[in-house]
Amino acid sequence: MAGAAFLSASDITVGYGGGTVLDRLSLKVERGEFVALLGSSGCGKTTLLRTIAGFNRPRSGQISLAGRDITTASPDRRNMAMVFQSYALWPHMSVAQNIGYGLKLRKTPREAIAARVGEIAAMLGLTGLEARKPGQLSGGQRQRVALGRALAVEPDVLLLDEPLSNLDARVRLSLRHEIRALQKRLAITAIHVTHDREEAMVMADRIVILDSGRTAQDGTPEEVYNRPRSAFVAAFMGAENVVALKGAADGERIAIAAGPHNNAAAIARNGRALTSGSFQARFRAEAASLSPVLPSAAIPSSATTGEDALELLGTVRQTSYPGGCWRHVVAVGETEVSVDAARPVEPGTSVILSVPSAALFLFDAPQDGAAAVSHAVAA
Ligand SMILES: Nc1ncnc2c1ncn2[C@@H]1O[C@H](COP(=O)(O)OP(=O)(O)OP(=O)(O)O)[C@@H](O)[C@H]1O
Repeated sequence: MAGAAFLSASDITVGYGGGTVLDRLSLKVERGEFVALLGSSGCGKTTLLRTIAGFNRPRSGQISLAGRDITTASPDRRNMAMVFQSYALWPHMSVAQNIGYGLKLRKTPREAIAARVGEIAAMLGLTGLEARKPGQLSGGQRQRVALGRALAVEPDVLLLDEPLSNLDARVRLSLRHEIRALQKRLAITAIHVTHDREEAMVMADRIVILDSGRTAQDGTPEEVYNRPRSAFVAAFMGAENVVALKGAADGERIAIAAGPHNNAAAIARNGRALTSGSFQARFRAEAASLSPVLPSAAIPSSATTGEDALELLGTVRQTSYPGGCWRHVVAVGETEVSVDAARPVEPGTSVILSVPSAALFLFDAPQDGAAAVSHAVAA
């Protein structure tokens, strides 16, 4: 299998009973790569991880590891280790016994287990806690033990199923960085399931976004954040403001027609795939700049054509301070959008929102309205 990825799932279909959860999904992971599976609840992340681990059998498709077909291999013949959200430690065993558990199952000599457990405990900052039971540890310490148990067997692939979700915010942030540093130092191949966008962004080399059992996008954190391929991915990556626009894609330019609440604009196409004349524009709260309309100033009209920026006319409805900047809820026609600004603007003020082309995501309008996308993401 020359040229094949270290771990490869090809066209796998997986379901429970009569239902299908993963629909001809493919995933490739290179040796030493850290891949995050990101998606909303129920989209099939854990099912994919469990199928790779061998706990679920695909109905069709193939899984291979280092050139070996493991589609039907039992979990213990895959040399993978899994870390769960719930730690899944043996409560009656000590930290040392938990960490050494996999090695004991493999009939590793007792002295070798002790040496490896000592090494792992030191690596994970657990030295001195070896004799404690899991019930005598904090959540963060328990998850370190679970990680230690997984690493002790030197797995070919480390599978992480939302390992940080049960931890408090501070511990979660520090463990994120520790796991990533350890993964890089030991060149571990890892797949990390999460529904936390920022966690995926800071930990992974590559993010695979799943939507209803299919891959919505597969790319580096920068790619999926800055060049979302669909409205679903844009919304999932935080571009939750939605505005409907009319226009035409013409060669390298996109001509946006003036509307009741926007001026005409000429936007560089930059690879945006648009076919229809009705667009859905998406942008993040921090992407737009907000300026009050002075009574004497002209409002955007079809007479002005914005170059590489979209201008929207709206009215501030709410102003709040979540920290760092001021957040405004702005009504643009029937739609409300969120916009951040360094200074507060009073509710009731008419404003112009300017969204630069680079921060404006444009897609063909969905047949059943923009709301369908927002609901899919919020679910
Ligand atoms: N053992 C099972 N039997 C039947 N249906 C299941 C089983 N496990 C999962 N499902 C269903 O399969 C779908 C995908 O579940 P899965 O746990 O893979 O999603 P997920 O993306 O990991 O979700 P979450 O982020 O909430 O953990 C869901 O609709 C779920 O109800």
